[in-house]
Amino acid sequence: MNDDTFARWLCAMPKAELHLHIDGSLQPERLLQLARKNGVSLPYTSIEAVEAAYDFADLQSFLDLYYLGASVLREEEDFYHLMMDYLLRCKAQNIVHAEIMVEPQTYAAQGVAMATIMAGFRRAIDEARAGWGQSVLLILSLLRHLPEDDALATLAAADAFREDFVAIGLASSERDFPPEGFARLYAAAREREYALTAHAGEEGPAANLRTALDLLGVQRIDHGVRCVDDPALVAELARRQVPLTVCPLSNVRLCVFESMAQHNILQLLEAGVMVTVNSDDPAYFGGYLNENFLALAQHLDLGREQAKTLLHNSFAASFLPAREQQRLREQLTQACAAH
Ligand SMILES: Nc1ncnc2[nH]cnc12
Ligand SMILES: [Zn+2]
Repeated sequence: MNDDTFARWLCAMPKAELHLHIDGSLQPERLLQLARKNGVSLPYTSIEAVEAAYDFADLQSFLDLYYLGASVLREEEDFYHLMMDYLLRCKAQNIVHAEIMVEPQTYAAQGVAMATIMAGFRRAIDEARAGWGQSVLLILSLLRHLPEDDALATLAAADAFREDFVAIGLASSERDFPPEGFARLYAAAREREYALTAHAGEEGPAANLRTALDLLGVQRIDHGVRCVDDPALVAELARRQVPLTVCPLSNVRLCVFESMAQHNILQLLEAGVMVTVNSDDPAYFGGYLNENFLALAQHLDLGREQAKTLLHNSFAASFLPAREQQRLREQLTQACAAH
């Protein structure tokens, strides 16, 4: 199938995105506009300079710029625009359901209250729901480079917004902050009946997936691609149908794989693991969800049947209630039949 035919088919498919940091969707134009508005000084003054800076050697070199970027957001309307910009991308790419990570600890550092963030996000989400039926769930993502007590305090502060969040997650630097440091956090989240996910096996070892599953009790794993270093673990992930939210462009831009041709997502799919495709931080990694699929088609020869399985997986792996999942999966089945 040629690239254009695949691209047109992909656009027509309803999709779900399960791994998206909202701060990672801050486009350079918006970054510079908010920096000017809020009087935040940045080391760049043009879009070209921002884009030139997005050349990463590893996860940490990216995170340094990602937190710098987030420092331009200060007021309710800033958060509204950040969320609305992404939701408009969802509409354009036919992403009918999105599970979006929100990281209040990033903003607490610059004195922004959770109420300010959530008011802006809620307004954008309500408009997108009413406007075009956008489905959204939010994940409270906690930062592993900060002390576990800080994450616990954020979890407690989120009690006032319990209805807004379906799950908790764990993000940021994996190398020096393994999952075993967050057992109390996950126990507290389980008590509050959150669904549970965590980044594991992105840069860190396969052992981090095991710890996330066995000690933290996660139902889903973000990234997880290093699981291939432990074949017994791959077999267990397949047997238990534990979803992995894989982010191909992110993995290449952060040098987890040398090139897209070396990415292991189709190897995992072949092994029966419930892998899904996601964009992680699309403004930093050169593409949203469709571009991630297109990169797989171009470099790994991803075909329609494999793409259909990946699309079905994303609905099945979502934190939506079963009835809603079923409704969206039927939409996908109908779209597949029609195209
Ligand atoms: N790829 C990634 N890994 C860990 N933390 C992140 N925060 C934003 N993107 C991330
Ligand atoms: Zn991520």
